[in-house]
Formats: sequence, structure tokens, C-alpha cells
Amino acid sequence: MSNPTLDHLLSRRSVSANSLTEPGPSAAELEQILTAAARVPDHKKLVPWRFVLFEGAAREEFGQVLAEVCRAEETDPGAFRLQNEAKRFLRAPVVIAVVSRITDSPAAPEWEQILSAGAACQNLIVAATALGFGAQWITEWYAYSRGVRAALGLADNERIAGFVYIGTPKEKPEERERPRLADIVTSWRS
Ligand SMILES: Cc1cc2nc3c(=O)[nH]c(=O)nc-3n(C[C@H](O)[C@H](O)[C@H](O)COP(=O)(O)O)c2cc1C
Repeated sequence: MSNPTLDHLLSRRSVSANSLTEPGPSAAELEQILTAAARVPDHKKLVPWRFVLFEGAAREEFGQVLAEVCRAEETDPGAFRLQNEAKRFLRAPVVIAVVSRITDSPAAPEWEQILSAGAACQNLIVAATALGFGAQWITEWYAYSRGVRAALGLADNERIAGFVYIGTPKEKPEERERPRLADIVTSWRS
């Protein structure tokens, strides 16, 4: 029997950031997408994530930050690389930084809080795709850069779980090979 949620999960594909274009989600759609992301499992209700939105002119402004950090952190990046960094966030109408934030909790160890942030990234993608948009979860170099951390004002207990790019797909992505269940599923036996 067909089920729309399952059909979506069984057919969803990421759309490369380079294959995204306008329009992006409306304000109401973006609120739905973010609300879905904030509904992920969260042991001890610590809310171990937060979201930073990049829309409109902020994407170009943050591109300048990326180019400056790239120049400071990399050896001789070259003009072409710096131009690309300046345009990086213009690949999609909306980019959402998912920030994992850890609270000291003996009942919900750090690992579980990080997993919850990963689930938030996936819910962003699933919700955006359900609304007909394309989305991709990306880290690239700037998720791990000290300079970008500083520019985003991340606290010591915070890390980037990913940047989720959302927009309209320019083309439908081709299916890609998936692991065979026989290779990854076992039944436990005593
Ligand atoms: C934590 C994480 C980081 C990722 N970073 C990148 C990245 O920097 N660049 C990239 O092309 N894909 C990255 N990916 C992979 C894409 O999100 C996506 O899985 C891939 O394009 C395959 O598409 P699919 O979701 O349809 O399988 C990352 C995935 C995860 C889970």
C-alpha cells in the first residue's frame, strides 16, 4: 500500500548546491521547515542545536567573510578560489547553518546531543524536499574553520553540524546506488 511519507523517504535525493536556484521557500514555508527540524528526538530536552539563516544580501556578505577567512587560513589561495568563496552562499536562496550545542548532562552524553543535531539537519532536508524544494547538507571546509567559527560567534560548546542549502532544483537528480540491506543488516543471535 502506498504511503506518502514512506514514498518520500524512499525516493528523496539531495540536490547539489550548484544545481539549486530561485525561488526559495517563502517565510511561511521556511517556518514549517525549521519547525520540523526542531521536532527531532532530543534526550532530556536539551535543545542541543540552533539555526542560523542566510538569506538575501546576507549570503553575499557572508561570502566576503568566507573569502577573508580563506585568505587568512590558506596558503596562497589565488584570486579564482577567493572569487568562488565570495559566491559560495549565493548557490541557493537559503542556507541554514545547523549549530550543535552541547550541554553538560550525565543523562544525555555529548554523542547523543550530536546525533540529535544530525537529525535536525536531516529533518530540514526532508521537510524542504516534501515542499518541493531541493536541499543539500554540506560541510565543506568552512564548517571546520576557526575563522568561520569566530565570525559566526560560536561558543566553546558549539560546532557546525552542517550547512543546509535549500532552493528550487534546476534539474531532477539521478538516482544513485544505495547499500544493499543484505550488506548492512544482520539479525542478532545468541
Ligand atoms: C555531515 C555531512 C556532511 C556532508 N558534506 C558534504 C560536502 O561538504 N560536500 C558534498 O558534496 N556532500 C556532502 N555531504 C553529502 C550530501 O549531503 C549528500 O548525502 C550527497 O550529495 C548524496 O545525496 P543523497 O542524500 O541523495 O544520498 C555531506 C553529508 C553529511 C551527512
